[in-house]
Amino acid sequence: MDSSAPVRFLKGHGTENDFVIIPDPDGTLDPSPEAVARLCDRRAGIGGDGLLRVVRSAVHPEARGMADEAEWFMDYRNADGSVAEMCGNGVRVFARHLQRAGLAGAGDLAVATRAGVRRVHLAKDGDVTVHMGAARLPAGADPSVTVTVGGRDWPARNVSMGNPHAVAFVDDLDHAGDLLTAPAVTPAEAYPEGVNVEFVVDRGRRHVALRVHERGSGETRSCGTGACAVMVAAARRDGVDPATEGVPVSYTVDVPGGRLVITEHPDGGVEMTGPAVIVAEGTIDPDWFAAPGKGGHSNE
Ligand SMILES: N[C@@H](CCC[C@H](N)C(=O)O)C(=O)O
Repeated sequence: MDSSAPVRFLKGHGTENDFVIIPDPDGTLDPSPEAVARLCDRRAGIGGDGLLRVVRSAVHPEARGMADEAEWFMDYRNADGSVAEMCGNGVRVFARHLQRAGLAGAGDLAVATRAGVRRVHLAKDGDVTVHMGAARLPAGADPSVTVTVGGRDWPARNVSMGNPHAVAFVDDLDHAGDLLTAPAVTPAEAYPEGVNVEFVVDRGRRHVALRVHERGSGETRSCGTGACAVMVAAARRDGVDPATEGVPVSYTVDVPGGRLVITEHPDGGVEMTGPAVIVAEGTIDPDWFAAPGKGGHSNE
C-alpha cells in the first residue's frame, strides 16, 4: 500500500447499528485493533459500532476457502478493535455498499464471513434479506444462564448465531438500566469468548422489542444476530418450533433504531429482513490512519 495515499471510507447503518466501511479489495490495509478503535471513536475518529473491511475473499487467509462461492469477505471488527465471527446488520450494509459501488447487482449475492457464507437478497431501493444460518441453542431450549445487571438477576437462554448471545426476557426494558457497563453473565464458562446480551419484552403476538449490550461495542441501537437469537428464544419460549410445525414462523423484532423481521424455516434456517443505508463517504488522512495522535480525517 502507498502509505501517503488517502484511505477511502464510507459510513453506513442498519437500524442505526452504524459502521465505518473500508474498501480494501487487495487486503493491503489490515488495520490494527488500536487503529479500528480510533476509527470507531465517536469524538476523535469517524465513529461507529464496528468496522466492515471489504476484502476480496481470494486474498484473505480466513476467506480463501470460500472464494469460489463468495467474491467478497466481510472482515468485521467491533468498536474496541476485537474481531467477531458475524454481524447481521453489518452484512446487510456490506451488501448495500457492494451494490452501490457496482460490485454487485440487485438480486442475490453471497458474502463470506467468519461464520461462513451468507446469502443476501437485495432490492435496489428496498430492504435487504440475509440467510443467517441456523441458530444453535447449546444448552437446549431452557434458560441455562443468568444475566445480572443493576443488582438484578434474570434467567437467560444461550443462543449462538455464529456469535454468542444470552437472551433474557424482562418485564420492562428500563430495568436493564443504562447498559453502560457490560451485564455479568454466569456461568462464565458458558461464554469463553465473551457474549452479547439481549433484554426482551413482549409487544404482542409474535412481536417483541429488545435492548442489547454488544460484546466489544457496548449498548447499540440494534443487533441483527441478536434479533435472530431473540426470535428463536421467543419462539421456543412460546412453544413454537418450525421444524415440528413444518411451516416458517416470523416474529417482528423492534430495536431502539428500527424494526427487523425474522423468520425461522422448518429446516432451521433463520432469515432476517431490514434496512441498510449508506450515509456518507470520504477519505481518511493517511498519517492519522497510520499512527495515533496525528492529523485528522477529512471528508471529500
Ligand atoms: N451488531 C452486530 C453484531 C456484531 C458483533 C458482536 N458485537 C459480537 O462481538 O459478537 C449484528 O448486527 O449482528
